Amino acid sequence: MDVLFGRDKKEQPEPVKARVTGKIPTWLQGILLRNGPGRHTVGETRYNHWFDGLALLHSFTIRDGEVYYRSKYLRSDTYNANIEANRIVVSEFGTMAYPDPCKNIFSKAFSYLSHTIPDFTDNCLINIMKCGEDFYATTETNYFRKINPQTLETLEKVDYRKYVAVNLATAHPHYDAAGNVLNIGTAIVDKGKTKYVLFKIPATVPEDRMKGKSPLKRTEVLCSIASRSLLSPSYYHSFGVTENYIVFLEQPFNMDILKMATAYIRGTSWASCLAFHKEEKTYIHIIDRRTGKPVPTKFYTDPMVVFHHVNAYEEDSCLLFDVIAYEDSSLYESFYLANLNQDIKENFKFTSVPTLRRFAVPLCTDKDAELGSNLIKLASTTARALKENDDQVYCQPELLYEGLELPRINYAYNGKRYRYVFAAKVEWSPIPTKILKYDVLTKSALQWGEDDCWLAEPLFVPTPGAENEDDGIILSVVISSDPQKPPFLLILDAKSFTEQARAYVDVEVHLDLHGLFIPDTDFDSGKQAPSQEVRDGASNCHVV
Ligand SMILES: CC1=C(/C=C/C(C)=C/C=C/C(C)=C/C=O)C(C)(C)CCC1
Ligand SMILES: [Fe+2]
Repeated sequence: MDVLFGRDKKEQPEPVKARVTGKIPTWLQGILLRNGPGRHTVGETRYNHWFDGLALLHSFTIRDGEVYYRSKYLRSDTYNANIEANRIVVSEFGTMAYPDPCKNIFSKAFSYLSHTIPDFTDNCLINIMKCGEDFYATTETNYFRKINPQTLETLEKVDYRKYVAVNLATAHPHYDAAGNVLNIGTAIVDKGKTKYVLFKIPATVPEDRMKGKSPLKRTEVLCSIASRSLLSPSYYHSFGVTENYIVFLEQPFNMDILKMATAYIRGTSWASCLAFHKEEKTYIHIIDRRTGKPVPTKFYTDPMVVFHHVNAYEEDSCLLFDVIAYEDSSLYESFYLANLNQDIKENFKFTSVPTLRRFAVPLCTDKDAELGSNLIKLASTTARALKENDDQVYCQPELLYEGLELPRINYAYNGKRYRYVFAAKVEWSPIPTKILKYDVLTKSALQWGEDDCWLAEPLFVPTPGAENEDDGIILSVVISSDPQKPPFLLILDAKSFTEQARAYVDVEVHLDLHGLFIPDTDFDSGKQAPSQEVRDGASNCHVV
């Protein structure tokens, strides 16, 4: 398991040429840019949790059937401070750090107090966000970092709080057809209230672009939802959108703000301030994007923990949404390095298997419907919404598939009726050994896997001018625990889920989390084409 979690990964800032087998489609030109934790020790100190690791960006640049790989640590303030001190000095999700061990009692007390309202980390290890013309590495705190998608260089540190009052925001924003970013964040005890704030960052406005003004300056709040509790707002990792609505799950997996405020003094991590309350409900908030107002009916379901929304859409006055749900918060427990570094096949057991669940909520509730009646009359799902007293509706999902995570779709179908979920298949381990294509219509699945191989989130790239939802290819990064087999970029035909090509690289590649594909056409014509720049600097030692 050392190849997956134990070893700190070496960065490879100079592009290396990959050895390609099979045939890469000629239309596939661009950069697969991904993010994830690459290093878990600094000097003698070690992080406790896999999600704490220092962000390592990596990219596969694909041009004319050739592939070039590079990777670079995000030079966050966190990274720089740790390296300078030669130990971990900034707290992460599962590790609380104490920067000044030698200070006297007075400065120690001051340090404790100043951490009551902590300055969170800018170690943006989770995802990549496109915002206007720019690309950013993201995490779930108030910080994100601009990056150069071609060289993987780290640029400005951005604080969401300068543009919108949130202390935390998801690393999974949505994009509308115009390229505007939609995201949701939590404002903690802001003017006496804790709320979830839905906001929009517009795609570049032409006049702003001429003046070099950032679209972030035009960030606008679309809607705020009051948290059910002032001091323990819900933790969430993503949300759903349809053409007219936003879906936000206020799940009983809460952050205890008072515990967070005293965590530093008590010597515990942020992670220990999160708790799942299995006796509480999950509230389903539906916000009308046209009015910015929540739908007044109170929808709820059983307690569950959702990290990833898959998709959502409207059908016959109902809103359907698909999520990967757990019965508890054990996913976060399983990523403690102490659990992962043992023989995980021997020691690891999911206490709750991630399942694909479809929920349906009625958008117009019939006032005269009988109590206990099912308000969903759709033939397409067995999900139910049962009318209860006091304007409450209890939603029961349809179980679609068991054992999957890291879902992706053809994003052109985001918010629309869709058919295919591409995901990692997780059976016994939190790290996938297969990827799959699940058809929500026929409820059948295709899968791809190979012995000793560990696969990353499968990403769908559409064929130019695609007619069908699955006209395109799947990209996934594969790492092997067999030392004889180098890591590779896997390219599958998305329709048949069969291999088209792979691109082996003779350097270390880390297990990552999320990312995106930037087609060459997305780069400004004025900017240098990525592959040309890559070719100029490429080391040829890996040419076949
Ligand atoms: C540092 C920090 C946080 C970081 C959370 C992270 C880094 C979560 C990663 C989640 C992933 C990768 C989920 C995958 O499904 C919190 C708790 C938001 C708030 C306190 C400060
Ligand atoms: Fe995620």
